[in-house]
Amino acid sequence: MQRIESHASYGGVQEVWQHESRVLGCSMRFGVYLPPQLQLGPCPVLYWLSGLTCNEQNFITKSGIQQHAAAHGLIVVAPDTSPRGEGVANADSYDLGQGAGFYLNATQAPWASHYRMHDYVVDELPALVERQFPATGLRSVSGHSMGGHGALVVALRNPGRYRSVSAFSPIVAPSRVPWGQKAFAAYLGEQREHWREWDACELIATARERLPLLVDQGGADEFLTRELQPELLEQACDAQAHPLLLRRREGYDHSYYFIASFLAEHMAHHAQALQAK
Ligand SMILES: N[C@@H](CCC(=O)N[C@@H](CSC=O)C(=O)NCC(=O)O)C(=O)O
Repeated sequence: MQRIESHASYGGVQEVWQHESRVLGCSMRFGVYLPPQLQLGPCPVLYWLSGLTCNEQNFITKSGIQQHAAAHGLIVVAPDTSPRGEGVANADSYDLGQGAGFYLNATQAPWASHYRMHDYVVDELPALVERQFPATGLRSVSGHSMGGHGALVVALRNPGRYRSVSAFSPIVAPSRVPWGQKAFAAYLGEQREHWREWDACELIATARERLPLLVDQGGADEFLTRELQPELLEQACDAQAHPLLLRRREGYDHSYYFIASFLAEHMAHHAQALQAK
């Protein structure tokens, strides 16, 4: 494990680390913000899952996360979005392969040998973070778009593992939209019954923990009607009385300008759940 960046920020430090992932079978990078409160003792961790085309840099350089993490005393970990490297399968499009891991465990060739992002973000990365940094073992998760869907799915699939979950402009029903259908057919195969266990709207029906979902969605999002369709999440939650706070933000698009505008509210939500302050 090697630290490759370190920048003082808001009294803490923004770092980037590289390590060999046993689960993914390749070298991986993640960003970690270490807040000033670590001088007083261990802090809880928020995991951030980024969207299509992102790596560990997008969130830490574009969102302004550091000021909020420092205000609440949260460690924030932002991994890459897929396995990477010359020996890792890839595709010619931005929405499949490297940069588009969808936070699931692939079962189909040529993806299955490296694409195990669910197990990476749920198990391997937290174990590594909690060994390497003074973390309390309390975790929350958030993300954007493909990563917003990833946050919803890892929380729904792993009851008790996260104190809170939130998402910006998430894909909510991948089985029913083009981004998800393309990725799931490749990673999981054409048999749609195997898709259900990786689809947030499907998982709401069988959830064993009714962890409240906080979702913000821009009204001027260029992907709103084709890929995101938040009304499908509303319907799934209504049907099960699953708690959902979905806020539509008129005029906002899909970009990090939107995320930066409402990140303070998500961080306050997670900090309260983590009893960080
Ligand atoms: N065609 C676009 C699509 C890429 C894009 O918009 N990526 C978003 C996430 S979309 C869903 O997961 C993103 O976060 N981009 C990175 C950023 O820093 O804004 C393209 O190829 O550009």
